Amino acid sequence: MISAWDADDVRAAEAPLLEAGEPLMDRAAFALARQVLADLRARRRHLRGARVVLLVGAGNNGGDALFAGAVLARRGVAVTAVLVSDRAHDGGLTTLRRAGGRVVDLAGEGPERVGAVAAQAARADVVVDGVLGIGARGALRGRAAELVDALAEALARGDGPADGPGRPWVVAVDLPSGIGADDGTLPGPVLPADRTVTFGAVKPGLLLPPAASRCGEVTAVDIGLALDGPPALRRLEAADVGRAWPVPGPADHKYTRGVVGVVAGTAAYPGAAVLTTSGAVRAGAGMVRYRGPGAVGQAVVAARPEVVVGPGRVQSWVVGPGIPSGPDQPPDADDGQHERGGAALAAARGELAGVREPAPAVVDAGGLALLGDRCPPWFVLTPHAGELTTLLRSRGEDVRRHEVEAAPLRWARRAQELTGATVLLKGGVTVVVGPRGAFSQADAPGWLATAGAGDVLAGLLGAMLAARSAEVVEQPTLAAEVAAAAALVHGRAARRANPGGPVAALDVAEAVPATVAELVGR
Ligand SMILES: NC(=O)C1=CN([C@@H]2O[C@H](COP(=O)(O)OP(=O)(O)OC[C@H]3O[C@@H](n4cnc5c(N)ncnc54)[C@H](OP(=O)(O)O)[C@@H]3O)[C@@H](O)[C@H]2O)[C@@H](O)CC1
Ligand SMILES: Nc1ncnc2c1ncn2[C@@H]1O[C@H](COP(=O)(O)OP(=O)(O)O)[C@@H](O)[C@H]1O
Ligand SMILES: [K+]
Repeated sequence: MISAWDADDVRAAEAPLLEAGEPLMDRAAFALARQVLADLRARRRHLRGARVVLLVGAGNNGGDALFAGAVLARRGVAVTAVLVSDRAHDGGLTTLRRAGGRVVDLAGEGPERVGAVAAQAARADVVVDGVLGIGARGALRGRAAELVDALAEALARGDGPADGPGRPWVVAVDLPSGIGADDGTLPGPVLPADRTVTFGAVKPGLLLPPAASRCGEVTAVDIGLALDGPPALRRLEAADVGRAWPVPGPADHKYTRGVVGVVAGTAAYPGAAVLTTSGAVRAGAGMVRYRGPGAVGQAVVAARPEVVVGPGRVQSWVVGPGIPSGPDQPPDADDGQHERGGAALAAARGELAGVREPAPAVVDAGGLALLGDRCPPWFVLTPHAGELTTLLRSRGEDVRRHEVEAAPLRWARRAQELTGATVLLKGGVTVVVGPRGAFSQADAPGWLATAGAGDVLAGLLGAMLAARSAEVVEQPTLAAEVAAAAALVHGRAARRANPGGPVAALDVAEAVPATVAELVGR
């Protein structure tokens, strides 16, 4: 499990250590220098003659870069520090100069000089981005913004070292300067990093879209901080999911393993019912019951003869895949789908009206239009950004899809507050928010962005919730963890289905059993 803490928590953990005189910056800078040396060695035969450019801001982030630069200079690396602010860390600057580093001050310089320095930096072996860390407020300003813009442009043009692999390796200090440390937003220009060396604790912004794709490989360095209290964000790893997976024992039977009730699919979208039930069957549900139109039920049984069509007790529900969101929503086209959506919703509503016992539920697609004012945390809503926007707007938030995409954690959190449910926001990185705590999962290849993949996820998650139904209802925080685990299994199944190439949604469902077997270690 990777745990991430907000900037304020990191500062609070640093404070007593700094007061006690612990050399936190030395530790951070030394670890940074070691990482840059390792990266240089991986890229060229000799350190001597290697060129490293440090982009240095006014604060301690720049200080880290300067002290690390001094270590590199002492090892024979040609180090140039570019000061992008009218201030720089005094001790760091003196130490770098003493070690033989060069300093270029951009204060008071015009755009031409900034452009020339960017062109030079683009020919370095490594660029170290120490402009801003957790002290950043909003978008990069002034000279820092100009330099990062010019450098990003030069890198895109490919002005790299003639004898190197094309362009410099970019190492971000603590975080790529200018990203939102706590929320992963991109308020302005950011130099995309190949690696981020982060100190004391991973910051949520490194794991969250859209910033996560600008961070490269994240290397966390322990500088001795004791972060107690719950992390702001977590990311499950394979071992976490393997450990928690409910492996059936000798006393289990199909009912103890969990029955999933699926309310999905319409005459217009029968495939969604097949995909959802396939996801649930392939994830090892004890039984899958299908509840929906007769013709769709026939298609389901033809594809998955294990599925039982008809009423009965269930341990979790999956509601909504393949059910259009109904007459409350403006139809995309006047093709009658609008009407059918209304009828399907009414049928689904009728189906669920008979449910008396509290059971976890996955609420997807058209099912989102069925929600009451408040939901229990064991309801997991699984919208993509467009559906989340519709949900938020229906609850009074004046928000657009591009705003949801620019700040997914914020808006998933808002939807959690407004509904009380657990919210799983689908995307390249999946963000899950429960009543206490959030997860971000980046397990899926881009190939998974294909029609029906969400239906498979809904079924898979339904089976995982059914297996731990009573626990999920008792512990308000558990649904989020199970949802994050489902996103991990889903993403890994997509990779397994066809490593490095396209996948169809049904292929993903078919790859779930082997994925789970690998996770539980058998
Ligand atoms: N404490 C420690 O010992 C340790 C700290 N560590 C390191 O310190 C980092 C945090 O350092 P920090 O607090 O000094 O903040 P930092 O990120 O360098 O930036 C603040 C400066 O930037 C400026 N500025 C702000 N926003 C701006 C913008 N949008 N565009 C342009 N400028 C902007 C702001 O100026 P102001 O707005 O105040 O005028 C201020 O001068 C942390 O990430 C880690 O790397 C590690 O070494 C471990 C030990
Ligand atoms: N760029 C991407 N990279 C990886 N996975 C993605 C990406 N975009 C979407 N996904 C995943 O693909 C699935 C698509 O689901 P969804 O949008 O509901 O499709 P559908 O409704 O057609 O089933 C989700 O699990 C989502 O997280
Ligand atoms: K930085």
